[in-house]
Amino acid sequence: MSKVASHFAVKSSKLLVYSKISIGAIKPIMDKFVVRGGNPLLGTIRVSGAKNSALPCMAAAILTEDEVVLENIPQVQDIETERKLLVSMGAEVELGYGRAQHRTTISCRVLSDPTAKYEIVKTMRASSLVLGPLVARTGLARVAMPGGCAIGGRPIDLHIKGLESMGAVISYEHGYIEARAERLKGAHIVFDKVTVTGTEDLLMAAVLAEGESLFENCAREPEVTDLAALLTAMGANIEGAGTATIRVKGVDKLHGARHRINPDRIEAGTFLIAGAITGGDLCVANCNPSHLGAIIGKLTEAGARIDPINGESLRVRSEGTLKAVEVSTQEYPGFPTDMQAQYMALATQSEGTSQITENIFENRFMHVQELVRMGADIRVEGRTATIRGKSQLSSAAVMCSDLRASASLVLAALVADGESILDRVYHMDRGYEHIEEKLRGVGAQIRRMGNVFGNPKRETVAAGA
Ligand SMILES: CC(=O)N[C@H]1[C@@H](OP(=O)(O)OP(=O)(O)OC[C@H]2O[C@@H](n3ccc(=O)[nH]c3=O)[C@H](O)[C@@H]2O)O[C@H](CO)[C@@H](O)[C@@H]1O
Ligand SMILES: C=C(OP(=O)(O)O)C(=O)O
Repeated sequence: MSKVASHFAVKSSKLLVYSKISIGAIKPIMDKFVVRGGNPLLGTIRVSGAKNSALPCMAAAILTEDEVVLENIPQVQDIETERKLLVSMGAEVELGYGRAQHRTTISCRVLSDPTAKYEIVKTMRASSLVLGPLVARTGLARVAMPGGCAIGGRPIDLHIKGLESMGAVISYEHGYIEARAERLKGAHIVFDKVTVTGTEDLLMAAVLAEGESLFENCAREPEVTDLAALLTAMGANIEGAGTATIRVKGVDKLHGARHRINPDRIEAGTFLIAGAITGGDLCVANCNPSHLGAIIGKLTEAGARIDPINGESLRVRSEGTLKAVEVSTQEYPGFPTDMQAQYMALATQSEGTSQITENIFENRFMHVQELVRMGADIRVEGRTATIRGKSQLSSAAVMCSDLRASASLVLAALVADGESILDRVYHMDRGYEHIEEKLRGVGAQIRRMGNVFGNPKRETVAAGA
């Protein structure tokens, strides 16, 4: 029986699908944030696990019949989407939060349907991450073209090209990509562009391929290193993760493992900016300062003071006036595109004229018009935004357009005069765990307001604002 057929044959009555503790993070899509600006943020704020590490690590569980246990999983919507995705393929996924240490236990012993359905993946770019592991483990993957943040074209041609080089036969039908290979073969692949999920996807394909793979021009992001650490714990043979050249010797089988997800460097960076922009004194705890070099560098250049407290916490203060700097997004270890929108909020509060150039995505300035609505002075030409500070921002009703744009608007609202209303915070819920509760814990006036069927009385949290 072919590998594919044998997988479909394993139909088990033990196909129990459950989430013992429900995620609880699924909010009605019309939720809004109400933010009153003016409070400096004071105290300690804790960083959660990185969603962009957790998502590929959850996909890596596809590669083994054994259990994979992941700790420090963030309680965010994308994780719930990934859980649904794995469950829809036949996996058992148990998610636990709180005392369960944000742990998920995944068993992909049975993968009865190696399909990533459009209904599940349409909101999440990371769904393309199941392509490599599915074809490596089952010989077949059917994946709907992924969605994700509307920040420009999000092609996955490099994933596809790489899988083809490894012997997969690719076809397209009704919005789905189908990849087939009895067994993938190791290959020498030079990425035309640095791609984070592309590197992760092909890494997962290569660990079970026959022979050796050599990848050049790889993404060096900490999320790639985190995934490689999990794969290595599962028995993979990988050298060079975190550098531009990764070498993989394929193995026949991987086993289960337990792995702790890295802290989220983008959430940590967002909190550093929150401390600086509000003129606060904030301890950003449970982060990995070594992943934050470019962000700390820019904030320090702008005049914020950032001190390490221990290996896992940073104290941020801004005592004087912040000054304008130039920011240019780059692949890691450069300044992350995922921090560009948040930095722009800070630039509106910096003395002088800042320039921010977006080099990774062609359409990642959707927050600009909303910041302008709040009184910012920003002009965009091509890939560069010129921001004249220091504007007194005024509260307004604004619209979140994507995940990091939402964070930028929250930061701006924290220093605006009066009460701002942020619509479509479901974008934010994709990647920030209980952001309003965390910010309220350090003195921000922010509350979530449910607006299902236009009923403003349905407030989920009333205190503190
Ligand atoms: C789930 C996840 O981890 N998302 C992150 C990941 O997205 P993602 O992995 O999708 O971003 P990539 O690193 O792949 O994209 C980088 C650039 O390469 C281009 N490209 C990419 C793949 C491809 O096959 N062809 C191609 O042309 C993209 O259009 C983009 O211009 O890295 C981005 C860049 O740090 C981050 O903003 C996202 O938060
Ligand atoms: C852009 C992001 O996510 P995604 O790639 O899933 O759209 C992000 O995390 O900032």
